[in-house]
Amino acid sequence: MSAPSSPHSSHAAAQPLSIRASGPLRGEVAVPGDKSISHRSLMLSALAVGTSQISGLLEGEDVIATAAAVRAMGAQAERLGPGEWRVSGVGVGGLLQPTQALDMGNSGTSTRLLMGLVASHPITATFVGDASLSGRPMGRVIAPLSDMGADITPAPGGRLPLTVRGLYPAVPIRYTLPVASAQVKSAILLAGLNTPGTTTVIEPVPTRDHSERMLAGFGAQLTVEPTPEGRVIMLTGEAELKPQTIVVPGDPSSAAFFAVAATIVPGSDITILNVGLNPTRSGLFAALRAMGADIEEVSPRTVGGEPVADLRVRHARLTACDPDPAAAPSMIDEFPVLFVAAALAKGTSRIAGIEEMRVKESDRIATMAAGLTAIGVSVEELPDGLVVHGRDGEPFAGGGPIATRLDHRIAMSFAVAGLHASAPVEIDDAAPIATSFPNFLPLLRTVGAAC
Ligand SMILES: O=C(O)C1=C[C@@H](OP(=O)(O)O)[C@@H](O)[C@H](O)C1
Ligand SMILES: C=C(OP(=O)(O)O)C(=O)O
Repeated sequence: MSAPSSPHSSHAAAQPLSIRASGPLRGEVAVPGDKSISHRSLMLSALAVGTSQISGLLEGEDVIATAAAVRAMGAQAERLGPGEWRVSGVGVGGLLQPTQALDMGNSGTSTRLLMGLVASHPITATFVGDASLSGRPMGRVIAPLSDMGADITPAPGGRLPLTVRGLYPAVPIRYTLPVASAQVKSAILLAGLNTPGTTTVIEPVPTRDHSERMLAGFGAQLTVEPTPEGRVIMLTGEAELKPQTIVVPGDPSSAAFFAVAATIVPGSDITILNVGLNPTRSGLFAALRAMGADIEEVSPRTVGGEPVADLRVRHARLTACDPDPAAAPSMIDEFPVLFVAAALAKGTSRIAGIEEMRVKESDRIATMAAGLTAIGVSVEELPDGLVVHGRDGEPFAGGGPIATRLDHRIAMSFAVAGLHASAPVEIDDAAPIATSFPNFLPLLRTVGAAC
């Protein structure tokens, strides 16, 4: 198995984008399937004995990287139609050694969760990724997976490319998460599936719980208990997973861009259909409401074991925010677009306790600070956050090109900013949007945006 000597970029050519104000946004949009649930649907189906059906799968580049990886390790993953997939699993313990390096593209979730799967199988796999992913820290999963017995050889600094040599049987561990991360939690639990005994993860601060819900749904023996130390999650291996029929709800992290867009553009009134509202994910909507946003939940229901509703969002004047750092995991991917909302609010927002932003697809504090400054916003960077001086509804100045640094959420955040700007907002590269939300720009046009 050979790993490319230098990280590649999955986006050969940059796609510059210009966005300008276009008047009120109106109409209905259905955002694509949840990225976290889509990754887990493919991975758990790949480990089940039998054939699972998935509908509403997000077909962004990140999830497609996961599909390719589970195929490379022996599962059959077949696309039947838009969002409709059939996956035949190999059974827990049945993953095959891939014959080539697994290309994770831009996706941290694919990398860290799949490292967990490989760690407890008697196989070796090399993980490679694009320039962004190759700069992200993997030590946070290397440490617990090494404790379980996997032999992991990363590039200097605990980064990609790296090789995981799994151990079977691995050693069950009891691990308290040093950083609030659903990816680390999930990597350990997935490694625990093929590990005899009880693997325990303790999370002092709750993070998204899709892995726990879905593992239980697939028939794994899993318990979750709130304790003074935090949530204690215990998984007993070796597990046997039963194939499932999965309906993936719409992604609240994608809906967030439309919610902020409709909130900041005067006269807007849109409905975002089928939005997943798992409380471990819906922090952005709560934060926007606390700022004065008009977000109405219509037809609350349950889809695939997750709370879902349509969100009707109308324009509103906003006041500054000061979100509780304990709520950060429930809106961890939404801070870039929250900064855009804060930049149009009345008053100064101090958003702190989010040092994790510095190790996402880009350093999201620095990248947003530079971009907001370029379009006329006054900001101050903190080691762990950003102070944003709100413009009280005054449109952004426009400008750019904004450097998006291979980060989809930066590109989409500035596209949203461009909808309420007195001159066009120029973005250097919109190509990374395809990692999580391939039809973002066409959907934005359907509600009236000029892009
Ligand atoms: O588990 C997941 O699906 C994810 C967890 C979060 O990452 P961290 O675990 O690094 O916080 C989030 O930022 C990412 O987009 C998806
Ligand atoms: C951080 C993100 O994803 P990942 O870690 O999977 O690359 C994201 O989608 O914002």
